[in-house]
Amino acid sequence: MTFKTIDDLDPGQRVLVRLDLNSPVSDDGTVQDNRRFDRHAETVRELAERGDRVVCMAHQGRPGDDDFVSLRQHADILAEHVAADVHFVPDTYGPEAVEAIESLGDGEILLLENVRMCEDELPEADPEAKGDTEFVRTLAPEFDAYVNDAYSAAHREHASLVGFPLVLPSYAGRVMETEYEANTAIASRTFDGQVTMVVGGTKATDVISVMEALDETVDRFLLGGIAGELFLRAAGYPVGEDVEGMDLFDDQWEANADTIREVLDERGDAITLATDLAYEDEDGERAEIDVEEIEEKTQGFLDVGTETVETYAPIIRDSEAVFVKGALGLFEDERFSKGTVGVLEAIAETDCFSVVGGGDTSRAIEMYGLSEEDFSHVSIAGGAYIRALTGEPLPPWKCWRRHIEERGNWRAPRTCERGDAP
Ligand SMILES: Nc1ncnc2c1ncn2[C@@H]1O[C@H](COP(=O)(O)OP(=O)(O)OP(=O)(O)O)[C@@H](O)[C@H]1O
Ligand SMILES: O=C(O)[C@H](O)COP(=O)(O)O
Repeated sequence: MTFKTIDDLDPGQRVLVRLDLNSPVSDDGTVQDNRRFDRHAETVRELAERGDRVVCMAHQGRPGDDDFVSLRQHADILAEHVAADVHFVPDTYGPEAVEAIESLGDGEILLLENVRMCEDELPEADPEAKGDTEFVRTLAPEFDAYVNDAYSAAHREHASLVGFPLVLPSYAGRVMETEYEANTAIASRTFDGQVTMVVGGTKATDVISVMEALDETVDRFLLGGIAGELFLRAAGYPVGEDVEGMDLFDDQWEANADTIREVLDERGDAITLATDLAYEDEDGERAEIDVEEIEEKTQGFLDVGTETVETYAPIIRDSEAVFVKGALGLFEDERFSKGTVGVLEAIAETDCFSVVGGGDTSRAIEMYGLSEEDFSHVSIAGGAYIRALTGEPLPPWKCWRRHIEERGNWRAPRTCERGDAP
């Protein structure tokens, strides 16, 4: 799939840019800075420096949730990353917003209010319906072009994501371009050597769907986290179930047991399971146990063990490409970071093509002082990353495909800089 990028957009235009600035919000309502600001700043800065009038829209939280707040603070954080003023207007497409848009000068940046505060943004609907909302019909005439940089929100069919591409010439921003290219590499390119996928985290249903979809493409799956324990359960070990106060395993087992058994049956030779697990002992220290020695699960297992890491590391070293989805343990607690960090370190030490995805998992890179430079790509996406891995097109891409068919003149995205480019 190819699409137009901002390289194809003539400078000096009125540009509407969709970013994903959805961020953690602390209990006192403070919006936390995070990598999304830094990544999107590249697109915003580039457009502003070319003299475009840059109007950004984004969302924060979901209506009814505590983190559903205004984007006023986001404007200040974005300004720091862009190293330029970012004006803010507490309105999305009403008269105040339109006036702010119309008074913007060349090279200036404006952030509109949280798009999810407009009724037209949600719920999901097809592009025609979303393109016909008052939100889109009011804003579109104010612009010459629409840039979608919100890769990590692009699995949603919301007005700001699928409504505008139908009515404005549309382009991918820098984040969209690099995320698309790296995350679809598993399905779109051929690697000469072994392709390995590290599968962990808490959302077993998601990762199992990835394993099923990549059945043909991945040579070796290395398992950990909740999914790993569920696979151990399917293999006959007395783990992968909830103990008192836990709510991670039983429901997911019920929903996925048949699929896990099937995957294990059909691809067992390609799946490596943990041989030891870590838990918290009576003194609050990390302790490890060989899975063969577990007679009954009496406490939570919070990481894979040392022997498992020692098994996984050489497999990673022998790989041509490694894709990560989900952490191997509760890495936020340093005692249980060994599996996740051990695997990430092994990837960082190789020259293989590597993609680390998942909003939570990729945070481990920053937490434990690893360098993003040592990976081909560290995704800022969760759900959209899964969709890309499973090969399912994201809704905005379907709109772009229509543009390609209807308008032609589309070009391939830039290539990744590290590892062999797709
Ligand atoms: N054994 C375990 N017990 C408890 N938590 C675990 C365990 N193993 C992994 N985790 C947790 O899994 C989380 C990451 O998995 P998650 O399924 O959220 O995946 P992600 O792909 O990083 O994020 P997302 O899909 O939400 O963007 C981490 O926060 C980690 O603490
Ligand atoms: O943070 C995210 O994963 C994206 O912004 C999507 O948010 P949503 O799950 O609330 O649609």
